[in-house]
Amino acid sequence: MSRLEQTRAALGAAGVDALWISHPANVRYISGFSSGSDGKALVTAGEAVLYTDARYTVQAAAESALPQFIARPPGTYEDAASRVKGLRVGFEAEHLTVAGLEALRRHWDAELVPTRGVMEGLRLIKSAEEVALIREAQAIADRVFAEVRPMIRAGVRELDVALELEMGLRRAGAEVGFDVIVAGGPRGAMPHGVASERVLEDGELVTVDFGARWRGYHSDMTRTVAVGTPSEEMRRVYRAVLEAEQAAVAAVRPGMKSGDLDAVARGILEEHGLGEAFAHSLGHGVGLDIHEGPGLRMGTDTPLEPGMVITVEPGAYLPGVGGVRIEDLVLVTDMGYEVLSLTPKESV
Ligand SMILES: CSCC[C@H](N)C(=O)N[C@@H](C)C(=O)N[C@@H](C)C(=O)O
Repeated sequence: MSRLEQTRAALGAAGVDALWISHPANVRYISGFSSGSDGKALVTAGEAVLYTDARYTVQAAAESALPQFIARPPGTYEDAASRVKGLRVGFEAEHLTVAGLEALRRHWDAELVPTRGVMEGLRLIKSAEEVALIREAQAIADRVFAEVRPMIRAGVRELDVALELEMGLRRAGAEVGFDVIVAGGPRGAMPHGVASERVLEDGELVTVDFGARWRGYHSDMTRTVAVGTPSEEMRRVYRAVLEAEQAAVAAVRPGMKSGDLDAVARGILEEHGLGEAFAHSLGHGVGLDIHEGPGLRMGTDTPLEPGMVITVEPGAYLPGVGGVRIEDLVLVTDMGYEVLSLTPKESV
């Protein structure tokens, strides 16, 4: 089935006749238009239209699989009004702003119905083409990390490490997937410690979490590396997180429940007395968004399926002391899994 056919089937399941798509990744998924943040899409039983404005006339014609209507609001809403008259129209409750909803209410003679996760559900399982793009994004990130690794040493600012990673990604033709995290020493206790002006010191661990965006698709990987010889306490934490990460990766298989995978890593960290220090979920899906389904968190029961691309990223964060996170990007396969992030994990 094409993406459009799948979307129409999902509309039926969601109990709506049409869907107003406003989340940029979803606009891109359904249309192929790469400036999804300046576009919207409407899918009804008989029509599907990409709405964007005249800055994108040429680009949208080149990229979009859907016919385009070029306008700015209110022209956008007025055109769509004729297509949705009398229909039950779903909108993306998790993405549409209040102002956006008010505008739809003003312009449309239609029943507006909040929906959740309609397009995200379709995006859970990646096609072979999507996997190839994610694989390429990760291959770029692996190459860039190998180039930059030698400069992660005492006397260098976190910001300069991040800058080199960003330049490497850009030089390779990729975009920077998200703000690069470089968190050394006590800053490692912040899971999202984006690179600062702090200078790396001898004897500390440094957490580096970054990703490429390649033709819209993300990679995501974290490595924690040592500068000199860290304390025995932090080496123990590193080994515990590595054990949890490797066990969770090895447990990936179709049919495994997302929450059960989280429990594999969490159980090991608890045995090491680090359960409280693991301050986030085990991982998440990766694709057009850096964080997408399935969420691998306690209590969730989404079964893993072949074609899902997930992260496995346990961490332990000790305020005032430091932290460790180790993250791989993993494809769920028919037989089990394939690790897409090939950067070696160092012994500490
Ligand atoms: C702002 S993008 C950060 C990407 C990073 N690799 C990452 O996913 N970090 C995790 C600790 C994270 O944010 N996990 C989320 C899904 C959570 O546990 O809520």
